[in-house]
Amino acid sequence: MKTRIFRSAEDQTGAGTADPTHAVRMGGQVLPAAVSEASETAGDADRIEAAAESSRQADQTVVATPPTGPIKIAARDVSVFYEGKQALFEVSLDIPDKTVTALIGPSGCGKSTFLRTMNRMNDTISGAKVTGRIAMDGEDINDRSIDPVLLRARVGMVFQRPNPFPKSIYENVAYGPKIHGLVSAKSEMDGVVESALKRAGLWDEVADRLQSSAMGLSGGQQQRLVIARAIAVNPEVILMDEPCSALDPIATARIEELIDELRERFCIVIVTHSMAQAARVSQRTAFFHMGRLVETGDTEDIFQNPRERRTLDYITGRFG
Ligand SMILES: Nc1ncnc2c1ncn2[C@@H]1O[C@H](COP(=O)(O)OP(=O)(O)OP(=O)(O)O)[C@@H](O)[C@H]1O
Repeated sequence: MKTRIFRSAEDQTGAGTADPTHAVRMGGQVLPAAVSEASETAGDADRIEAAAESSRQADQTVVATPPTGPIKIAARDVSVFYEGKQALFEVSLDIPDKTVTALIGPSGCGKSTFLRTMNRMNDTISGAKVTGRIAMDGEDINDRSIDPVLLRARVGMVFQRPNPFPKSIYENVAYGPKIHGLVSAKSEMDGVVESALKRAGLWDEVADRLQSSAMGLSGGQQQRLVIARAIAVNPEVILMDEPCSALDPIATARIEELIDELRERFCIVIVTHSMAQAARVSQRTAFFHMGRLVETGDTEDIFQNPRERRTLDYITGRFG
């Protein structure tokens, strides 16, 4: 797949420039007004017309703004097939470290499929085949020498529904360090559990009931526990597949705050259906459509000035 990169304002001839008067500010990011009200305005019509030309080049990924800073994961021409049917088409994407990258796009466009390529979770699906190259810190994660179990400790995953083990809060967090042999002494394990729960923002709520069942926690607490469980093995990357979709707005806000704190230490990739959430929590956004990566760039740029018509249509609620 060819990749187009817009590097300067003069290069940005794709979808035209979003009218800033049509923007609203959400959580520090600016969204086009049409994200909240999908009405068509004169400014939108101009942009759509100008964008139509660029969207004809359907097999190209537009890199609206290249990432700055070190790249943690570099995907090149990654395709995924389920029972021979292609679900992902030659996706190439650079994911920077210490950054939240949001994967957005309509249902079935391949977001979760792409997310799973980064810790080889597709290996666990019978009939799934991945081609192309995914490098983490320059190392091919699909190389025969890589143990997928160890890889999944380095690249943790948080799913849509909180999935704590039916064990105590303590055991949930201690499980990973124990099976990976990271900690042997009990006192050391106590410290690891406390630290992971603190970093996940759950310590104050559970410190006095560490031996109680994790199943007794609320949904939002369970999701933070699952995040603590992932953190406890010192991952480098955390993949999150719609981590708030089963949570109420208050629990969602808590997880979003947590994601913002965690990005200081980890590379985070999040799949979300919420445009407002992508705008609030991410610094980079990648828009997928029908198994292809259409456009990627700085989140603010993607939401304010999408170069591709399909991106504009999606973020303004015209489809998906
Ligand atoms: N385990 C599987 N077996 C067969 N086909 C699959 C499997 N998982 C995903 N697919 C197919 O791959 C395509 C991409 O699915 P995927 O779940 O990655 O999309 P998505 O963008 O994450 O969707 P959603 O937003 O609805 O979760 C879809 O056509 C889907 O039916």
